Amino acid sequence: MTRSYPSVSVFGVPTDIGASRRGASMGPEALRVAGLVEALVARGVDARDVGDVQGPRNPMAPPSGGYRHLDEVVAWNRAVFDCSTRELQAGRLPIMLGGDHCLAIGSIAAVAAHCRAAGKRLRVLWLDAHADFNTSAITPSGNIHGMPVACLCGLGPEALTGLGGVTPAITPDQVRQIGIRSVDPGEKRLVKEYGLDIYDMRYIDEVGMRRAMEEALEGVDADTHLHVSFDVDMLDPAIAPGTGTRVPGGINYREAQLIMEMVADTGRLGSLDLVEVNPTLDKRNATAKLAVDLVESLFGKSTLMRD
Ligand SMILES: NC(=[NH2+])NCCC[C@H](N)C(=O)O
Ligand SMILES: [Mn+2]
Ligand SMILES: [Mn+2]
Repeated sequence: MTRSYPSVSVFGVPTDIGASRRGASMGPEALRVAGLVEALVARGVDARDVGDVQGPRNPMAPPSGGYRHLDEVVAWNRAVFDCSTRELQAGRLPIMLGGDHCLAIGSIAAVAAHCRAAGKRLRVLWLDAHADFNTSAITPSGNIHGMPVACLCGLGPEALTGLGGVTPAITPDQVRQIGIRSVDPGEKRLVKEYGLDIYDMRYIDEVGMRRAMEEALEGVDADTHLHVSFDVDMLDPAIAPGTGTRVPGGINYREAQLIMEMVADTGRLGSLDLVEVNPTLDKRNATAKLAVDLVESLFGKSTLMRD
């Protein structure tokens, strides 16, 4: 079987506004330098780089009212929402190059609105070391990149939860989280209360990635839009050092490839976030290069022997 993919629009979001550590703002350029667009084109994908969206500079301020840089996070997410919406409406598959993970509020709100209008089911695969389900009341850091899933599920400031016009943008049953190994104490209570479907490292160790992914993809059908939100800190820091909130004991190279291959096999990938690449912490752009390698697999590279 030869797969065909929709046209792809890659856009950059050069900010680290949702984090306390600087540098993810350089992620889009690192991913471009690693050859992301060229790799897609070489695979026969009609991919174009539509450039960067714009937003306010990072004021590097301390948290206030439980949030760091809330106004700036809202401004950047509005820009992401608009760009994602425009590309989805043009029938293209948006790939957002972060930037930190707070930007997934805008991209996923856009995808959710698009799915509602098109009568499509939405499934979000959240690939991450973290659950990103904090709120201002329980966050240990005030960093909004630790809050996007909660915001999307309706927990958070109105300017973020209502970004796409409908609150909540998504419900927890639409989300599957993979690679999780760092959840804060208050956050742990909240993910249980909201019933998030989490495939944590312990579970992956016990049942293996194949079964975990089969379960995470269960129910994905012809009417499903699959959104992958890929925080590179899901990967083990030994192979992906270039990220700001590293957690040991992560996903290895083969497991990561299998995730991408199994997503590719569904044929339902509709949008992608590639976030938290921080070149200031990387070794010779290794993390961006690995991310590009994995995106190639998302677009069918490693399934050659089965075509
Ligand atoms: N997208 C990320 N890298 N998130 C890291 C979040 C870390 C921590 N749980 C916090 O809320 O501060
Ligand atoms: Mn993370
Ligand atoms: Mn994250």
